[in-house]
Amino acid sequence: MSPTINYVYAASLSLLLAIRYAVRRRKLPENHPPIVDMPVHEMFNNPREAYENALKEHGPVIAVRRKGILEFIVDESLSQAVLTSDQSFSFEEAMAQVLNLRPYVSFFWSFFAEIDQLVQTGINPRLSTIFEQICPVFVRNADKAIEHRTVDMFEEAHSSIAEAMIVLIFGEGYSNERNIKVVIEVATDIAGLTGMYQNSSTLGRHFPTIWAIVTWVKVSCTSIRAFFSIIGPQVWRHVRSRKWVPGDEKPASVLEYLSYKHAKNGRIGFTSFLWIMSLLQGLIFASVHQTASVVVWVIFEIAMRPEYLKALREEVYNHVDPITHDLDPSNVGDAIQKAVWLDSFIREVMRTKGDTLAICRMTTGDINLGKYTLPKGHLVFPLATLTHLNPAYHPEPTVFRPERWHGENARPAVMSSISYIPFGFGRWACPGRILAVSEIKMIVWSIIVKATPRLEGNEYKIVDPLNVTSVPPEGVLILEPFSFS
Ligand code: HEM
Repeated sequence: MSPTINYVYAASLSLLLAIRYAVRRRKLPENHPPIVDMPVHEMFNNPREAYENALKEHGPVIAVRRKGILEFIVDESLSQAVLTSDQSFSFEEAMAQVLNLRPYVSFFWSFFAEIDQLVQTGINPRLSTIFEQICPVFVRNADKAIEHRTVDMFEEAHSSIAEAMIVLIFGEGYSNERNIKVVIEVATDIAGLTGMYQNSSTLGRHFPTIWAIVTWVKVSCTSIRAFFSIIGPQVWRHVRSRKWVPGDEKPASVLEYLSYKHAKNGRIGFTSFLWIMSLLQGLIFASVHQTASVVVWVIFEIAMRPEYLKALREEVYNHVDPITHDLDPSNVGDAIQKAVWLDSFIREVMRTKGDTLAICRMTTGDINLGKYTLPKGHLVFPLATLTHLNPAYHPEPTVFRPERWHGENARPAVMSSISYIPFGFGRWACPGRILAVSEIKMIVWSIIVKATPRLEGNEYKIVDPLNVTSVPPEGVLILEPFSFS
């Protein structure tokens, strides 16, 4: 590394340490919520019971120290206030902390809002074209997976989604093995920065600040560097190859959308190029890892519940080529919209998979909540199981029943509410959820039209009970050939 880069790292990391130290040392307000001393093994191995019992005893808001940091947990009666009062509880500040991105985000505060807008205006209006573009990626990859019979579903979903995102973000010309590898590494490494694999590391559990520094330096020197040095020159040539005058023609990819948006006098300069590359990296992080993990959940649950296969296959029957038996990309958007069974199956998987501390906000000042005052600069998490497994919202909440989302109570998988928060809630609810659920549908269909998923021993293992969505379950998945004829 050059001395300048070393200097930037040292300065950023010192700032990060100073901020963490200052946050930890600040005195708590007098009427702070009760601080619960939770045994570490309960918090990591049995988080649902541990947090629910603590809230039952001391609720509705408690403070718990996790990995050395004091966090606040609220029950379902206060979730809405936390997730929707943006003045008091900041999404951006929380993300900056969770991603250990504070030094960077302090300089580029519009980062999260710009990615949000990018998805809302650069992706969502083009979804039906995008589905037809990326559907063949899923069909091709499913065919390869079915040939192997025994599949690492996470690896399979991760590389399919990475390839689909390359087509969507950069364009089909970028889809090659080298770029896919870089995108997979970026998605995995940035996901790692959120601490999702921290629970399995001794350093991460006991020395979180050192862990964050080591992880950031490692990721910056590997996948982030590869992203800039391998994909960077291709993007640079692309954005410099022509003028970007809004209104000239429609953007064919997210990169082109951003080029039109950031061009000055029709040209992209070096600073705009760096900004575009950073936004695209953020988009890759947001779009690949989580979706791949949920795909594993959905396929595993289908394998565990073969009684649903008939209805799931019937929905796609008319969209399968009668000769090749491939899922047909033309009009796949229409099929996606009408697939009530698969949609409710996905919704039920996302409701029941057992997340605990999935979404959070950060206090922007000393904030009054209920009868307590929460100190400035702390993370506040609604306990998701009290929402998703709450009998007041979902009768017989632990029973897996996709049919509960049919008929009068019909709710699409993407519809957030205060009783369903896998995609978050409020102003910052996931803007990519329609794309995510549609990708999951295309991947599931590409598999089940040609194979029946089965889990060896009819079982899977949850790897990290505290990070159920982000760290996918493990199991040996077998794809047994199936034919409609
Ligand atoms: C099944 C897959 C996915 C899940 C479970 C998921 C879940 C979430 C959650 C929980 C949040 C935070 C919301 C909050 O705190 O209220 C979020 C934010 C976000 N998600 Fe997703 N997401 C998924 C896929 C995607 C995809 C495919 C994209 C991009 C196309 C995407 C883009 C984003 C962005 C940009 C944010 C930041 C919030 C914002 O800018 O508004 N997500 N997601």
